[in-house]
Amino acid sequence: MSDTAPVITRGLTKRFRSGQVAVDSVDLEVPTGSVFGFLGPNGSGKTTTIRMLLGLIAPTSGSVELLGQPMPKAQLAVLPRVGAMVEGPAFYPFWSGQANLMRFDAADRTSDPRTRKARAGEALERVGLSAAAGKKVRAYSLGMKQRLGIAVALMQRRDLLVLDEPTNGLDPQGTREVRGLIRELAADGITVFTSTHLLAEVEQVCTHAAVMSRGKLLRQSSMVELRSELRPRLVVRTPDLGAAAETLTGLGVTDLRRQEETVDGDPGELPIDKLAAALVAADVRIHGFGLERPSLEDAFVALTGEGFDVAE
Ligand SMILES: Nc1ncnc2c1ncn2[C@@H]1O[C@H](COP(=O)(O)OP(=O)(O)OP(=O)(O)O)[C@@H](O)[C@H]1O
Repeated sequence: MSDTAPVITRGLTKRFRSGQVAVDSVDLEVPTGSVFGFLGPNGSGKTTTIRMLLGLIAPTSGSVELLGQPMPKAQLAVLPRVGAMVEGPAFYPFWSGQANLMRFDAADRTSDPRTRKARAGEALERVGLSAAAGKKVRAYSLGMKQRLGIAVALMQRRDLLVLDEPTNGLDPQGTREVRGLIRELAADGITVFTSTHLLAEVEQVCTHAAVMSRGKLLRQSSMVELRSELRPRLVVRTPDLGAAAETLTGLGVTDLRRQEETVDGDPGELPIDKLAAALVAADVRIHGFGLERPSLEDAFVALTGEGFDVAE
């Protein structure tokens, strides 16, 4: 596998005829082997970006490279190596999962009919649907249908998988199944680019994340880097807000915030026991004292100014 990032966009922009700029100068770089979470609230431009990645709609300006080749120019060479699930595929409800897979594969000009059945078997195995292969899709749960959609994307050997909100509408069990599957595919060496409006999803499955808000890319980095930036804050619960704030400022605590019954700030490298001792010496009544690490949600809300749906 080459070192070129499997997805690169430069200044990617989509302005719809209505004049709305749904995607605004987005520069993405998705590392090889990552599970890349494309996170943003509804309407932030994720689907429009994904459609441009896959050549389903043309950008107004900017460029896309998939697997090192320009899109849409090289799409005939590139797309067979890219599995995608953008809108859940429309299955025939009265056909089995396996028959549906074979039908999709038959519509793919690059696929080999001689190996179709074997490949369908492997794809079903991979998404954990072997036992349900002969069942009518009508009898599948939503999670099973979603996994069958991923099986469609896996009918050929892929280097990149692009999934648009793969757990949308699933119950907790279906959500777990799909997230587990994404982890397994990544462990097999496939780079996975997946959009979501769920922070929990990014926390649970992604190695990297990019945050979209109102068409703009606010941030992209590895999860390790994002987490390391979440510096713990000192939180003191006290009725003596003024005295506490003054004492802490005097000792070098920065970015102090006073709330109803708490004062909190960034203690930097200051030893925490010294801070406690100084508050006691200043006769500050302490009802609570400790370090609190902000959650990833706090960090993203601070970035976007918007809340995220943190449901599991
Ligand atoms: N074909 C279109 N014509 C005009 N506006 C569009 C079109 N498609 C999307 N939009 C607008 O562009 C913005 C971004 O939409 P997009 O679907 O890319 O967001 P999203 O982040 O994928 O959200 P969702 O999760 O709800 O799909 C939205 O305001 C949407 O109304």
